[in-house]
Amino acid sequence: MKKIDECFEKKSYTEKVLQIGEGNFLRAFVDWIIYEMNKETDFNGSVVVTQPLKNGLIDKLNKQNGLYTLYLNGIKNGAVVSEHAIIDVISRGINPYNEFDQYLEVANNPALRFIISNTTEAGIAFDENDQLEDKPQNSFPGKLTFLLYHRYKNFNGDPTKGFAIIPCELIDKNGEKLKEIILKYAKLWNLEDGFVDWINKANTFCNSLVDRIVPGYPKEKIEEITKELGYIDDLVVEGEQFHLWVIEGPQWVKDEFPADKAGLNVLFVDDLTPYRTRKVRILNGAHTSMVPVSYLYGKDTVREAVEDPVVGKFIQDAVFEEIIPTLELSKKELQDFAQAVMDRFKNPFIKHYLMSISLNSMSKFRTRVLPSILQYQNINNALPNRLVFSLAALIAFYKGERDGVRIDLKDDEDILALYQNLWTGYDGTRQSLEKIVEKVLGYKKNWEMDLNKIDGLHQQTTDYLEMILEKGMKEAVKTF
Ligand SMILES: NC(=O)c1ccc[n+]([C@@H]2O[C@H](COP(=O)([O-])OP(=O)(O)OC[C@H]3O[C@@H](n4cnc5c(N)ncnc54)[C@H](O)[C@@H]3O)[C@@H](O)[C@H]2O)c1
Ligand SMILES: O=P(O)(O)OC[C@@H](O)[C@@H](O)[C@H](O)[C@H](O)CO
Repeated sequence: MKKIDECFEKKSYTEKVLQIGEGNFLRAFVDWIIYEMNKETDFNGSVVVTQPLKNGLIDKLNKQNGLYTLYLNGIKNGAVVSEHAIIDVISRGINPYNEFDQYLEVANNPALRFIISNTTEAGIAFDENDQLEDKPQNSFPGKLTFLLYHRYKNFNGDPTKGFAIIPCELIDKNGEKLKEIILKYAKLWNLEDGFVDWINKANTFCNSLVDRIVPGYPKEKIEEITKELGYIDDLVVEGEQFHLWVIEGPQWVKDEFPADKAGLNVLFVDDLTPYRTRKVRILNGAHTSMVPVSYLYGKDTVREAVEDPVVGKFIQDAVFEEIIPTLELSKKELQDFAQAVMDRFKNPFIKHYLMSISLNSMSKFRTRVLPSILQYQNINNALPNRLVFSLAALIAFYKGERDGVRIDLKDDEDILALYQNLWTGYDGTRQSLEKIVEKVLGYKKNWEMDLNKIDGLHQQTTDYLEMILEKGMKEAVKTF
């Protein structure tokens, strides 16, 4: 059978976007948006993609001439739709670890206008060991600072040669944070004031919020898909139909990035906070809190979990009774959004594995669930039972075993180390369980506070954990 690049040609567009990250999400979201803009407007832009880590997909992408197939499955205009497209906007991929000069050369292209990234929440970070001389720097912001400095020098500080920089990482104020780190590198490397001035005046850092569920490579269906397509594609990616991109950006960015003219759900707003809070606390909060409960209950995917009468009701009630009441937007709007999210979770075409969502669950719990627990307690002077149960389930999940089978935990080394030794002193008594909970809740490096100090949290978490260990998850959830 032929490969995708032997079957399709790419149109030639101007390289206008530098994309940092070659992961599933960017390919199913940003590159698709650009594909739609090319189809519907005069954008006519292509994307040069770089790989932020040493190991990645750039080789695979180049072997396919940047082409790949995107499946979008779900509800579109009220009807169930499964459709696919060949995304042809990636001009080339560059691995800065072995093509550093080519990576820098990208900065010399005067037509380049946008830098878009998604490097997971871990990516927007400052690494004090990164040096100006490194080729490349370790962190993504370090590499980007170097590239920006190169552009600044190449165009002699020309104020018209800056970029719109739009990070997609799911962290609060992602644009501002990225800019802060770039300025920190400028200081660390003693770069001239002119560069700092150019960063501030010629470049626009846009905070942004993305929303589309992208389970990624459909490994279970790939044989069937390959038969249907009639060609081999090692980078098939699958996502839902729903999409939303909220960007805090000035008019010129909107004008040059005509997503609205292509009929896309891309909103340019002054303040994306309400969109972010709603999405992170309801959608991601539901995902993160459902994972340990549903997985230990015996479910593998989001859909299986939400459709189960017991665990599904647990999730529904956690969202509607414990998360929504902590948010300040209009109740009707929140309920409509949450109902739509529940429907998206039930998408019959999408197999979204709980294990893939479980990646870095501890920090996700801090940013996506803990704020609801704290706010709930503020308002009600009591803890939200289901969310606390989910915290207890998280500790049980990190014990690393389901029905005698090892759970493939994926988290920071420090966190895995914490859990590795956690149960060694456990002798089945309440007292030793209390110690375990105390250790986890007191792990400030993750929580940025001592959760043992939250009134009643230690006791309630221990109660639930005890119940989970004694009865098993199936019986424990039934108590709700
Ligand atoms: N998949 C989804 O449904 C979805 C939806 C919305 C947002 N997101 C966001 O997108 C992120 C990536 O998701 P994905 O599905 O594309 O995952 P992926 O594993 O396919 O891609 C991850 C990308 O992040 C890079 N990366 C990982 N750790 C890094 C680090 N420490 N420094 C720099 N780069 C790093 C990798 O090189 C890769 O390019 C998620 O963390 C999430 O915040 C995902
Ligand atoms: O992608 P992560 O690992 O940060 O989080 C897992 C999911 O909650 C997330 O991917 C959602 O599906 C997505 O945020 C929906 O827009």
